Amino acid sequence: MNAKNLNILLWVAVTFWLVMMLNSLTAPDQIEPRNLSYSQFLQELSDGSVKEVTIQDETIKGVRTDGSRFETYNPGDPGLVGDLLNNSVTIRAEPPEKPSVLMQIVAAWLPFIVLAGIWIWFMRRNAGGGGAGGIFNFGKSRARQHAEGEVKVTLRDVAGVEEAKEEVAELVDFLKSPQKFSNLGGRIPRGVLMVGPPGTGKTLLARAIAGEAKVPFFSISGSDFVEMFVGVGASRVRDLFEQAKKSAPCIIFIDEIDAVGRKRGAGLGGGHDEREQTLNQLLVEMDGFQGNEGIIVIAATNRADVLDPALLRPGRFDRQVVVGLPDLAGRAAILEVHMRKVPIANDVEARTIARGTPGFSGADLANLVNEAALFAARAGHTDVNMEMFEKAKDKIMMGAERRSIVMSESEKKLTAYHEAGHAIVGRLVPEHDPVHKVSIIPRGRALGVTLFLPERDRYSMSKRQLESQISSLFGGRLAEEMIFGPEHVTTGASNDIERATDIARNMVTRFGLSDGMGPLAYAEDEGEVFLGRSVTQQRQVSPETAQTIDQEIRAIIDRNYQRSKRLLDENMDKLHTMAEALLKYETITKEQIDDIMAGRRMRESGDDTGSSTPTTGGGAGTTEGGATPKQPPLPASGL
Ligand SMILES: Nc1ncnc2c1ncn2[C@@H]1O[C@H](COP(=O)(O)OP(=O)(O)OP(=O)(O)O)[C@@H](O)[C@H]1O
Ligand SMILES: [Zn+2]
Repeated sequence: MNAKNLNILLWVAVTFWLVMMLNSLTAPDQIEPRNLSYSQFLQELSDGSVKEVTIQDETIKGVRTDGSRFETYNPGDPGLVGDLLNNSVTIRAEPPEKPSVLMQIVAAWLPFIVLAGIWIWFMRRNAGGGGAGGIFNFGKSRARQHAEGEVKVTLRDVAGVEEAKEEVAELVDFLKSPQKFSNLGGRIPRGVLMVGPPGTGKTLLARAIAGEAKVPFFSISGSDFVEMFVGVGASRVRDLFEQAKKSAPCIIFIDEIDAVGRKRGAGLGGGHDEREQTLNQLLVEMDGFQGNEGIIVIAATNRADVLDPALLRPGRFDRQVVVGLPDLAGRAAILEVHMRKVPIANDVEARTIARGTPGFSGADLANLVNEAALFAARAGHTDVNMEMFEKAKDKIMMGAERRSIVMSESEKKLTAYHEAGHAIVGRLVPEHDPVHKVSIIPRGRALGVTLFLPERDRYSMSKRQLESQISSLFGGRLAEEMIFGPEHVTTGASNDIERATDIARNMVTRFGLSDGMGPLAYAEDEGEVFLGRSVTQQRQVSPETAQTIDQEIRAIIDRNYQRSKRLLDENMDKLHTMAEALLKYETITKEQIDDIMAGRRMRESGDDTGSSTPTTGGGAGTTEGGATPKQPPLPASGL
């Protein structure tokens, strides 16, 4: 029997076993909920409605006189047995269930373990001892090792992060022949910290280095270290390095290093001993090997600022590679990488899509291609065209359509005016991102969406832009109020108002963008609040200052509210036209909005429902002027 057959056999067995396990899990007697509190139980007991109970460990199960079953928690009440006897309840006591559960599990696992044993034995023989020994090594490092040659990813698969790629090219040279590298006088790298937002390809890049250098890749996540029992984290670190040393040259990759590597003493009164031990062990190991052994430790984090400084000292993670969000060209390159894997129609241009997706990470773009392919498959197409990409983009940016939600006519009308209000104000205030699409098809938790997209990638915002955002956020609620009267305003705008307030608050307290408060920061970026840390960092302000801050925020809100109101007043005709168009087509595009704003007859939508091909309106360039932060600065939705 060869390894392939054995593999198939193994999978059949595993599937069979899984089905059995699932069966036993869903068997009715297994999922009896703790449906009764202990006090309710006592009540029923004194009412005389309990017939029989089985006490086992921490659970009391029983049958009522009417035959129904219940279960409750056994708090170890010493008076219980007396009460039961007094009410002439049949009592059964059973030994704790634990051993038998264990036996059940062992029995369920047995065929699996036997097969896995055979399989591993086979693999070991084939691989000449290397082997994937994970299963029996409970307690050993859980690093998933990708054996040499197995990492298929190369630097070609990583796109859009050219600077990071250049920086790691040297690591590849080193791993290919550590000895030669050091003889030539190269500075031997040891620890590299990859810093960047989620999904930008840090893991991918680390794997690509291993793939290029054809060396083994050990990966583990910081959160794997911290779980479980005292001492396990530290011993995992030890095992991991031991394993790695045997396979050098190689790469150890630690994802989410912040889970173990936070500043020591940041925990609650030493409650994080386990984590600190793990961190200490990591530091010890990193100091313990000579650079020329050919091990490179790569760690990834979203936040380098929370890491313990000891980790960043020379000889440890003393190199940082920033893996940032891709720019326009980067996004196009990443899209091209992923488009290689699916049949793409001729009308698709990576660059156009890239222009419409600012703020997207590599992972988002990979997801976009995937979603587009799924749309194409569902529609029975043989290749993925631009329309599919457009739909996928809408889904990712605005949430999946929820056509199951049925809005009443009046709700629809309200939503239409609300979204039109956002769109019109957004169009008329200075330096606001262009309106890309307005829709009253419910998506995610919103009944309607107005999507604004920046024309270029944006790295900072001016005071004027922020104020314009606040104005357009108020547009929705104001439109509702002006058309339907103050007493018909809905709660739907609460999110808009929160966001407007947040922007105003940040302008005053963080960005130093208010007239009265001046360029001072009055609040610290809280980031991820870590018990004990955020408290010490909170900046205190005096009550008078707090009051001035509030006044300042109020002033910003007020003037933008007024501006929003004035703009809607002056453009009442357009508000009506746009709301009517929305009621008719459900989704209108940038080009159609252009028509309305110019007072022209609006061009027809691509199809009569106006929704299944929402962006092909009037044959204009589909994503013209598009640009789409994943979390659009203003999907001014709500309602
Ligand atoms: N620069 C890129 N080039 C090509 N594909 C990318 C890129 N960045 C991300 N991807 C795609 O997204 C997937 C997830 O990225 P990856 O896990 O490497 O991100 P990460 O930065 O490690 O994220 P996290 O911080 O969430 O762990 C990759 O497998 C790949 O398909
Ligand atoms: Zn809104």
